[in-house]
Amino acid sequence: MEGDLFVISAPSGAGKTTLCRRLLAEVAGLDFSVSHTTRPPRPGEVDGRDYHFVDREVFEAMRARGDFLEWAEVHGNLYGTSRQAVSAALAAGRDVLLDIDVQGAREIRRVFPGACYVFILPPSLEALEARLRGRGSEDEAAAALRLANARRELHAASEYDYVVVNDELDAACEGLRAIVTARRLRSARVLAAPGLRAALGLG
Ligand SMILES: Nc1nc2c(ncn2[C@@H]2O[C@H](COP(=O)(O)OP(=O)(O)O)[C@@H](O)[C@H]2O)c(=O)[nH]1
Ligand SMILES: Nc1ncnc2c1ncn2[C@@H]1O[C@H](COP(=O)(O)OP(=O)(O)O)[C@@H](O)[C@H]1O
Repeated sequence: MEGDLFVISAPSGAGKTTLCRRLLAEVAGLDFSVSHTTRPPRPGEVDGRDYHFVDREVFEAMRARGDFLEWAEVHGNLYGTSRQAVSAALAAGRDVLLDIDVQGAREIRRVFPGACYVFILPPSLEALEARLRGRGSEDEAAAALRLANARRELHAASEYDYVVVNDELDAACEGLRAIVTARRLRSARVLAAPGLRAALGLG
């Protein structure tokens, strides 16, 4: 059976990277889709784990070849999701987690309207700003751009199936895990398991 697709979006600083890492560590059978980006790596980020860091020429050649399931320019950098990596994981029955922006999520919705769409909200704009600045990964201009974009991105929250408010981290993680569990227990998915159907005489 094909795997399921989980799409997570949030404004910069809301905590989606932190939450996605926790989710991936705690939930089996879930693969992270490692995007390509032209953004330079932050300290501690690992090429091939957090992103595939590429220059603009490489990104544009990949885009021209149709290598991306979706791509977008976000905060002045290019980001794209590998078509091949996602389809190989889904075909192998793995669930796949995409951490992508609201433009990318809209693109994915055209191809996968039945995927699971989750938006992460900060508890307040003040908390968002404090987290973004506290992370210290952007200079002042880049942080200001991300905060300005956040106000626009927050309006997209209502397009998503689920909204998780990342106030207290453990509670937000629990919410995300519950979403994954509920998706995995959908009748169409459980009843598609041939072994179970046969054992229960449903087949
Ligand atoms: N459309 C799209 N957006 C992506 C992709 N990968 C990451 N993003 C988004 O790009 C934005 C910036 O990500 P990043 O530079 O890591 O900064 P952060 O949001 O502050 O952690 C976030 O909204 C990510 O969700 C991708 O492959 N496609
Ligand atoms: N629930 C939380 N409470 C307090 N700080 C948090 C919480 N979640 C994340 N953070 C911190 O906020 C900053 C931004 O989180 P990050 O995961 O990098 O966000 P994003 O990927 O959405 O930009 C990081 O320094 C992170 O440690």
